[in-house]
Amino acid sequence: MAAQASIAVGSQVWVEDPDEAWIDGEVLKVNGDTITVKCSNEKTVTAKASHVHAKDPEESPCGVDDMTKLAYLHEPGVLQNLKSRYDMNEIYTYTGSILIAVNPFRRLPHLYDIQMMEQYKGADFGELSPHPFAVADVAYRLMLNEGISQSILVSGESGAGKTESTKMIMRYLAYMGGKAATEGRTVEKQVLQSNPVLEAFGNAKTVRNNNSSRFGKFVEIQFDQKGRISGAAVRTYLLERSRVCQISESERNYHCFYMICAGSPEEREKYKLGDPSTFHYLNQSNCYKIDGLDESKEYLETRKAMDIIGISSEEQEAIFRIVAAILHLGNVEFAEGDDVDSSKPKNEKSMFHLRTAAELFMCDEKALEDSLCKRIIVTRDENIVKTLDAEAAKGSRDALAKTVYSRLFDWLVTKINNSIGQDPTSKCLIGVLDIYGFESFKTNSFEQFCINLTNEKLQQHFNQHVFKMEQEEYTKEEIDWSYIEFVDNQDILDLIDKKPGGIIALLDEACMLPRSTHETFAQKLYQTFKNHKRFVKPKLSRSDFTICHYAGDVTYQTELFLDKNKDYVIAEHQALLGASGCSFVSGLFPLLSDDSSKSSKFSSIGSRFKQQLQSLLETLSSTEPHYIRCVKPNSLLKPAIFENQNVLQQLRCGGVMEAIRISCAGYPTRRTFLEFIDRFGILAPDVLTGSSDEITAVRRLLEKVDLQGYQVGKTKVFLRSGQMAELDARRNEVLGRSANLIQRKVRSFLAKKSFIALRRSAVQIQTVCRGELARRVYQGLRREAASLKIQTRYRMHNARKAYTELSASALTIQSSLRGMAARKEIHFRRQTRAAIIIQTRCRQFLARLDYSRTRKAAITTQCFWRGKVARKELRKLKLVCLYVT
Ligand SMILES: Nc1ncnc2c1ncn2[C@@H]1O[C@H](COP(=O)(O)OP(=O)(O)OP(=O)(O)O)[C@@H](O)[C@H]1O
Repeated sequence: MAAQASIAVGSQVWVEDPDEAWIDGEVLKVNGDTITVKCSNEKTVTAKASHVHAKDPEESPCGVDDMTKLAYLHEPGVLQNLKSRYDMNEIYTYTGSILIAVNPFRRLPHLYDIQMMEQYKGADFGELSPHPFAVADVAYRLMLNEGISQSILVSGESGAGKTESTKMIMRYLAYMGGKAATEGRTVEKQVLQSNPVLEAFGNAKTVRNNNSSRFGKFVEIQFDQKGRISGAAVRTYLLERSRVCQISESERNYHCFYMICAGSPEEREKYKLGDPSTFHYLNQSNCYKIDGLDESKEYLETRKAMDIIGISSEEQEAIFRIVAAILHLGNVEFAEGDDVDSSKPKNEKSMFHLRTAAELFMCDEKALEDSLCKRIIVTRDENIVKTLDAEAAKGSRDALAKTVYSRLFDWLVTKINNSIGQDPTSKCLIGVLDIYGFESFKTNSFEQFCINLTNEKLQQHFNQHVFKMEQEEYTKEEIDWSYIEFVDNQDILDLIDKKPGGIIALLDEACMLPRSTHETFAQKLYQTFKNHKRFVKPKLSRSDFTICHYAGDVTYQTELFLDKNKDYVIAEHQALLGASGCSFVSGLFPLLSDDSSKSSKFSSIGSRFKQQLQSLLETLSSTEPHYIRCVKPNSLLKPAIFENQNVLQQLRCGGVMEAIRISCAGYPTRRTFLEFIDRFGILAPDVLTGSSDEITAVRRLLEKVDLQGYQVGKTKVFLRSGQMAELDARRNEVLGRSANLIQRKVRSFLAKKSFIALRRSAVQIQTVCRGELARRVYQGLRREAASLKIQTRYRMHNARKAYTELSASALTIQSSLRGMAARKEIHFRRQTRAAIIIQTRCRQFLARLDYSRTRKAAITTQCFWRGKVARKELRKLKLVCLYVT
């Protein structure tokens, strides 16, 4: 598969990774058989060359819609392609004619509407995007045009989307083959409505899927010559009976039990039902509700679907009465009886449920109790009654519940088939198989053993088909294919179902021997298959065994193998319900003739299942198969999460990798001549010139590049695994060299061109810049001037305003000053006048004072002078007197 020849330092590769399965990276070193890779997660890994695959340098980020178009067809390529497409909500991809469907876990209604069906109607396969409608359409056309019956095999693990795909295919076929519906109940409607009925009774919530089908289903749709649906038949396989009595945490019992508990109050009253949590068969897990599921609505839908199918209201009444009776039966508990090793209903509550169960089954209450607590051993002389202890009575109760439920389920299937009806004149049919995928859990029991046997059988059928298709392609192209190795899993099938001597045959033998236990059975297996290369005895176990299946090793625990393989109805149960007053119930347990009842005392589920499978494969072999492989992208059941390891495991189990391996063993890469020349003509362009036709050109080209082991067909070149990568490596070299040259030339041309352009631009820019600058300066100045003008105006305005204000203030001041001055003047004048008056008065006073002083002085002076004069006169007179004297 690998393309190691082309892996060189620097090339892009895929390398194994413990978390991501495969991770891409660049080769750092090649050292003989080991390659060192720098991964995209920054880790450096050294791996063996066989664990490294070349990565397509031209890989499209959107992926390709058909894996066979991948240039490098290997595991990482396939995985990456699916992932890229899933990321873009492209959930369907082809691998040749196989459709791979990755569960989107989100509703994509636009993908499945009527317009979509119209588009796919008659479209060539591969012309439109991959789709289940395309597969259904090609099957329908082949059936119509070639007259060959077709089958569509849908497989995948639980929750991968098988049932959804099957329903889409059935819808498409009903659309194509539907009659103009004048009446309410057409065949195609009945075919479609069988789904909700079977889902109500055969589906349950598991940890892996909220609506898990607990049975396999093959629906045969018959068509008349005009391609109209004329009949249909449903075959079911291996209903999981144990679920009726036993459920694990987070899981639920079959949907119908919860539906009836959500029925109308009258119905609940009639069947004495309450909350699901009050019933032992439902309350072993805490899970009662499923998000987004309305039980009462589902119940009405189921009833409606039953009407369409043609189940009468009396039959419907009886069906749900039985469902309710099983719930009551489960609530009957047992205590030790009065005798040794005997039992009886534990208390009044158990008696109530026993009574109600008997009423609903319409059988005798005491007879029901006896059938649970006693056994009748028939001897030649007499019938001996043997009591059962409480534990055995509980087992008997559960056995009865399981038997009734599985008979009811079988009745529904038969009724559906009878109502829809078979068309004996139909020449062609399309079968749709919705079957459980390969299972490998921690604990694997008889169910996993049968499921894995189915998958081995289908895998062989698939391998043969893929191999046949390969052969057909090679034959058509007239190339030699004889050396393609084909790995057959016949040895595993022989180990399991060979008669005599296979595991199932040994199991049947063990079931018939009275003293057998699972341990003696396991010992027998160890002894018989000690040299079988597909059988392994695990080292530390005394009763487990491992089978090396095509999809991986599975270790089975044999503890319950014997019990689960025994398929018989306890005679007491048969007698009890066969005598029911309700014809529906007694009809589920028809009386068997003495002979057949003896021979049917033990019938092996394993052998019956093997026969069913055989008949299924015979049917499939007479049809042209089409495959849909459903893939569950993550275990969280959430959209947009793609877990590489998980998906890869499913691709391996689903045989996709095997199909690719078969393809790789031959010539996995095919290219039409034109495509080949288009891609690789560059390696020898000279040989192409002058070649008259494509085939000669291709031959000359291949000779020139000196490739060994290829084949040239009529229209295509067939390359061995890795040769495409080898040619690509050479092509990359040539392209690299050419690219260098072109780059050089282009760069210098571009540099010159860009220089001139730059110069021209610079000048232009300068001119523009200058003009622009000038404009800007001018504009700046204008703006400045304008701003100055505005400023001036503003200032003037302000000045004027200030002036006005100032002058107003000045005037005010002036007037107030003047007033004040006037007032002051008046005051002054008044004061002056007062002063003058004062002065005048003062002067008058002073004058008076002066006058008086002066008068005084004058008087004084006068007095003095008058005295002096007088004295002088006196002296003169005295002198005169003396003279005289
Ligand atoms: N094409 C789809 N589009 C949207 N949802 C899908 C599609 N296919 C599957 N699913 C979702 O996945 C769930 C599981 O799908 P489905 O019941 O078909 O699985 P399955 O393979 O039949 O499982 P099981 O084997 O347990 O019955 C569906 O209930 C639905 O929610």
